[in-house]
Amino acid sequence: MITQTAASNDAPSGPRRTRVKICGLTRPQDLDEAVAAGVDAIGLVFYPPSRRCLTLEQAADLRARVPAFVDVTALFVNPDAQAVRQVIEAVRPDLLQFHGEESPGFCADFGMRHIKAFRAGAPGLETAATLARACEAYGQAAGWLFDSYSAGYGGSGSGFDTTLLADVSRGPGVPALVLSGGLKAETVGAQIAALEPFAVDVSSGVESAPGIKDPARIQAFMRAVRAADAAGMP
Ligand SMILES: O=C(O)c1ccccc1NCC(=O)[C@H](O)[C@H](O)COP(=O)(O)O
Repeated sequence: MITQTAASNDAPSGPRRTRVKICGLTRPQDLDEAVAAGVDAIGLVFYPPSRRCLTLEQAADLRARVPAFVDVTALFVNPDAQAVRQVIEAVRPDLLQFHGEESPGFCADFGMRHIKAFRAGAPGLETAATLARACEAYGQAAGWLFDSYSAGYGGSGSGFDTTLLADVSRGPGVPALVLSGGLKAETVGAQIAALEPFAVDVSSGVESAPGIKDPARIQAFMRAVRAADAAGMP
């Protein structure tokens, strides 16, 4: 296990620039707002019980609006492989994101960069040691996303006890630490200062209703992230 480095957002050195992903986009105007606000990635949900779930056609239309240098992430919960392949074919995401009990092999099987999400505090993930051990099995992931433990697997707007991240390996060559779960403009700065994640991920905290993003909240969230990074500059 690589011991926790002192570096901010897992980078060996240099100024901090916390990456930002806004997830659960459903409307073209919201996607345009997120891109204009400077996000690094957007997330498209393919989990039918979610009110943010998209059809392949809706997702392809959104994906077509995303410019270069902004990643498109396709998000699943315990999908069958065929459903993932259909999304890859129709949407051409840059990254896959798995929020369920998918095995390391299943996640890696598509030959694409992927993020594995962990519900901190879920059964078997109730301590820093067990959470860190669970992550280690997903060493091929490009990122480890830590979310709260919710029945809906994500998008809950709830936070979690981030001391559970204390033993998670960090540093070069280790999947990036992505902090998620109930973040909003009012709280993300303190979370960045305390944890120095490589990236933050938000859905509910920039919404006026499920799947409906609020431009003012998106802009406030981005300002808060940039202010936290500026405050942490060496
Ligand atoms: O957004 C959803 O509805 C969703 C449903 C099931 C699994 C994941 C989902 N969202 C994925 C995300 O990465 C969210 O951004 C993350 O769970 C944080 O959500 P929030 O607490 O609302 O900011």
